[in-house]
Amino acid sequence: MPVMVAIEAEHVGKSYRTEGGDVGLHDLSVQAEAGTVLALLGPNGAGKSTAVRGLSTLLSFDRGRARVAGHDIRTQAREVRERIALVGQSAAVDDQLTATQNLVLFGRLRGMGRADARARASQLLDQFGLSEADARAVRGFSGGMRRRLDVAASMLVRPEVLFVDEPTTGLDPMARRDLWQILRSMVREGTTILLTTQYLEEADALADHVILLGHGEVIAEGSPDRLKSMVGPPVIQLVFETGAQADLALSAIGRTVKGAVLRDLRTVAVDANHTDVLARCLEALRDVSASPIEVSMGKPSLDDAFMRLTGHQTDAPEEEA
Ligand SMILES: Nc1ncnc2c1ncn2[C@@H]1O[C@H](COP(=O)(O)OP(=O)(O)OP(=O)(O)O)[C@@H](O)[C@H]1O
Repeated sequence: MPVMVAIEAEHVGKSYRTEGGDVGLHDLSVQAEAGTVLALLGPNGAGKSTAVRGLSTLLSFDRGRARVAGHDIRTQAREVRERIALVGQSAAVDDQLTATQNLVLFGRLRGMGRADARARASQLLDQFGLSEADARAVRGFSGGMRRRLDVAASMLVRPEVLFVDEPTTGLDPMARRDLWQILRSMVREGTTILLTTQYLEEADALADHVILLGHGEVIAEGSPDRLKSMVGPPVIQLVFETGAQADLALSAIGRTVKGAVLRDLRTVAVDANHTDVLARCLEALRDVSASPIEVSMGKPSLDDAFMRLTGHQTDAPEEEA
């Protein structure tokens, strides 16, 4: 069976003139197969929302071409809109209405009959863990519940492509994980998702393909693992009880493995660029009286990749444990 491409864009862009030069989205090309998750990852102002707004036909790109759900975003915007949904950064649901009333309203706006809309609303509230709050006004909802309802509202008529702009900004870790589960289940049902995020962990957890954006340009792209591998191999860390032992260990390991360094006074770090590096380190330590009190292997994080490739700190907050 041929692979269906759900989103394809060639060199799209939109520029805003400012005194400091052009800003916006300069040049983006993407291709997302149906039923996959594409993440646009980048700090504030990288151009993520501009990309989403353009691909979802909310704004016109200045240049380039794109097809979404099989239709041209410029010449077939109506067909595109019928097949997509967009969850923006601010909630689209009405605070004064109950969860059910909101969903029924969204269904009616999408052309559903009242009975169908009510049935689908109840199914979605159940699926999104909101059944018990169905008759409550949204103004009393927590941020996580509101976000789930917002995503549910985009699903009244199941979209082929869902655009989600920063789905979990401001949510606590538990609410974030709940939303990830929901997005994953939507992908399992065949929806293609394009999400934007500033959270490296989020791209890692959800995306098949990640595009790293900075200042409107693509800085790097690939699978989360590929981006992480661009940073270099994993690092083995050996922690010793004393600095003297670490010095001893460093010279012993240095005789057999290249590139061993002291990471801090008591820690020797070695690149795990071959499968036998750890074994060789431990072998070298047998000959000297230095045994590590702790051995760990650290995989480079997407955070490391981002820093290395963009020279930027991300704006993502520290993850609570
Ligand atoms: N309507 C506009 N007029 C002028 N400049 C704009 C407009 N929309 C976006 N920009 C600028 O274009 C750049 C990219 O903005 P965009 O909102 O796409 O970034 P972003 O990556 O989504 O950031 P954030 O995470 O803050 O939403 C920013 O410098 C922004 O100030």
